[in-house]
Amino acid sequence: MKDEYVHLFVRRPVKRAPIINRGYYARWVALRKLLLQFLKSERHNNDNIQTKKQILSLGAGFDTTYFQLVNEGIAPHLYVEVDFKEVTSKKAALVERYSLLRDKVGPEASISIERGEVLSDHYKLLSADIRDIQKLDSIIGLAHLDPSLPTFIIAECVLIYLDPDSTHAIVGWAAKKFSTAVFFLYEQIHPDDAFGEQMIKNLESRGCPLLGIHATPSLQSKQKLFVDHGWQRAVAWDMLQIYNEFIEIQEKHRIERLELFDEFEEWYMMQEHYCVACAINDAEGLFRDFGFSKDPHISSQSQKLHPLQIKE
Ligand SMILES: C[S@@+](CC[C@H](N)C(=O)[O-])C[C@H]1O[C@@H](n2cnc3c(N)ncnc32)[C@H](O)[C@@H]1O
Repeated sequence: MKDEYVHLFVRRPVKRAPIINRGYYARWVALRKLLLQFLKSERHNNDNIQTKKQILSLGAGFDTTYFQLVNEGIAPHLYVEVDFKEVTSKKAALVERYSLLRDKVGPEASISIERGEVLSDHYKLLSADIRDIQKLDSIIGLAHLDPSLPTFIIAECVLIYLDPDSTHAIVGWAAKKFSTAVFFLYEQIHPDDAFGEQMIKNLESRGCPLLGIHATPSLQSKQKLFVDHGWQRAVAWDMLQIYNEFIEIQEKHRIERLELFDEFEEWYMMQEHYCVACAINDAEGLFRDFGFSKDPHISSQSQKLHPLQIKE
């Protein structure tokens, strides 16, 4: 995938195995597809005024999506990133240092490495421990987020590292705050088979225990997490399904030729241990058809698969 910014965040590039790169690619496509759908969704009014949109990225790390969207001319009205200060300070320093990034946040941006902040009209980088709900709430004011605007919340490989009570609180807080919103979650599942146990051990040995994985070990439990904490509907897919059914065949042919591998058993297992969950609050009927559409070349059946679950 194209990312003209990620090299600025990497000190020593490491060449990963093809199987890992293909996994990253699938993850990138999954987020991209849903994000673009969100950015394109419009309120059904006749005034021809484009609906303002917001993105809130929790535990954003060194993610470069904001810079990519600006580059493509499709950035939302407001993009807010939150992480620990140790991370946001480093990100703020990189934004200050590299004009490629600084140009994208705009000339009016105020950057504080000490506070780990970048504040500009359309981009805010703020430090917070997202387990602190009061602090998370104050971010709304600090970042000038408007809870009435359509909001896409990203939590990519973040909530699974938190204790389940914190995850419940964050998911419930977001459901209550944002009435027209999509919550995008990407993280691990299936801790209880041999692959899952090894995955947990590997991350634990690197000091990153998956504190939340036993509370939501399956696709069903990820969906339940959201509907139990205030979201109108939710759906989860594993990454094997996303790769097999929702990525266009032509595109798969392209990337499969870039790096070859033959560890298919491992590929299937790896992809089955990661998932995307997507929760929706749709006060305005903006997201009626939201979700992945099936590649028509794969099956001629209905375009929309897996209608989002409606809470009873
Ligand atoms: C595995 S990284 C993922 C980064 C990014 N979302 C991505 O997908 O590239 C997890 C990130 O979550 C952040 N994080 C973890 N717990 C957090 C917390 N309690 N409050 C704020 N950020 C947190 C970490 O600092 C780290 O940047």
